[in-house]
Amino acid sequence: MSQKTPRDFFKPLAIGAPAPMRDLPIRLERMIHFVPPHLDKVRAKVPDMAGSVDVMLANLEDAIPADAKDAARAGAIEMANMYDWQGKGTGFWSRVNPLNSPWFQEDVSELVLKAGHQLDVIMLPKVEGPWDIHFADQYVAQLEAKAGLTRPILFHAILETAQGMARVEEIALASPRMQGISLGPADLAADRKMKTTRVGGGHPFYRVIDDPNEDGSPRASAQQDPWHYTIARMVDACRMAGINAFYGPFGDIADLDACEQQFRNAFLLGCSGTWSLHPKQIAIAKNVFSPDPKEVVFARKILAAMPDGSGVAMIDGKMQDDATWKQAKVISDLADLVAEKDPDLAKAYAAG
Ligand SMILES: CC(C)(COP(=O)(O)OP(=O)(O)OC[C@H]1O[C@@H](n2cnc3c(N)ncnc32)[C@H](O)[C@@H]1OP(=O)(O)O)[C@@H](O)C(=O)NCCC(=O)NCCSC(=O)C[C@](C)(O)C(=O)O
Ligand SMILES: [Mg+2]
Repeated sequence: MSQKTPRDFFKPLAIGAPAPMRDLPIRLERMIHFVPPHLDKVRAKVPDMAGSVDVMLANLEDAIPADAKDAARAGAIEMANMYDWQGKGTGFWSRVNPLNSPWFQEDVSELVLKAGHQLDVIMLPKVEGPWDIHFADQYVAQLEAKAGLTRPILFHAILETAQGMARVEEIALASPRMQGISLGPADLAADRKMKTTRVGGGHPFYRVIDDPNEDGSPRASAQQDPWHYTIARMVDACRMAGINAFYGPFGDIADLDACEQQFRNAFLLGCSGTWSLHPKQIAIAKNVFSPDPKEVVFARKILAAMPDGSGVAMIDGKMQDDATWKQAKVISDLADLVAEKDPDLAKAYAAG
């Protein structure tokens, strides 16, 4: 048997480290906003932007040049102290460099020792299997003990390789530190040998075509979503483990419509949020990952019609039962969480 015993699973991995969480904190995480922390100009915007995002992330990995890794790490620690993240309810995360890089060890030790009180989640890139999570888990526990932290730091894994995809269930279940998983479509595409140079989104050549028309007229065709399988599988792995799934990056910053559509598909399939790489993507994520007011009003009608969640009811011509009650509860609970943060949406959800 290679699994830990149920009792040991929830024991701290180092003497003096905080006990792992049994349940994830319930937080609104519609967008994880990526900041390049080595750029003084962008870092200076952090305090003003902090209240407008659900999660702010200091990125230390890809997109940060090799000669700016130390500056980015120092900038991340500065960001940790630029805002009262814990007090004001915006998540503060950092994406560190991969485990096999020359920067991982220092990224994690500096963050935990110097910014651990503010840091909610460490995002681990290119996770291949549970062994990566186990290594980081033990290392962070040692550092948490040294820093005297009382609240454990959580982990978020990015799926960026075929192996990571094939082992997504094992990764999701690897540790009580696991908070969620995001898709990493650029690295994943390269590793799978997909033939695309895009970061997420569709591709004009990936389509289905109608059968031939008898009159020989042109056949209609439509683009399909090359990420559908990957996202659906990631959602199942995450929800099995009681953690959250996230879309990831959409790299065509200028194509706001395609960005919105990709985000919406991920939201409908079960994702809790996405990444925003540019300020323009924050509003899109906020809109898409907050439930539609009409859906919320309908969901609440279902809950009101079946107060104990059982039986059958007809609402607006549609059959409702125990299962639709659960669907309605997902939407209503999310609306409650959004309403705490957004007074306009709170009003829209209360209408009707
Ligand atoms: C794309 C870039 C270069 C365009 O940056 P730009 O300066 O050319 O854009 P802009 O439209 O001119 O910017 C307008 C204003 O917004 C600011 N701004 C712009 N971006 C941000 C931001 N993020 N946060 C806060 N402010 C931002 C920018 O500084 C400027 O301010 P100004 O009007 O005062 O001059 C820039 O947006 C950026 O660096 N974004 C983050 C990129 C990033 O983190 N990439 C890595 C994540 S994706 C990934 O890693 C893949 C994955 C998972 O690994 C895998 O699929 O494998
Ligand atoms: Mg990547």
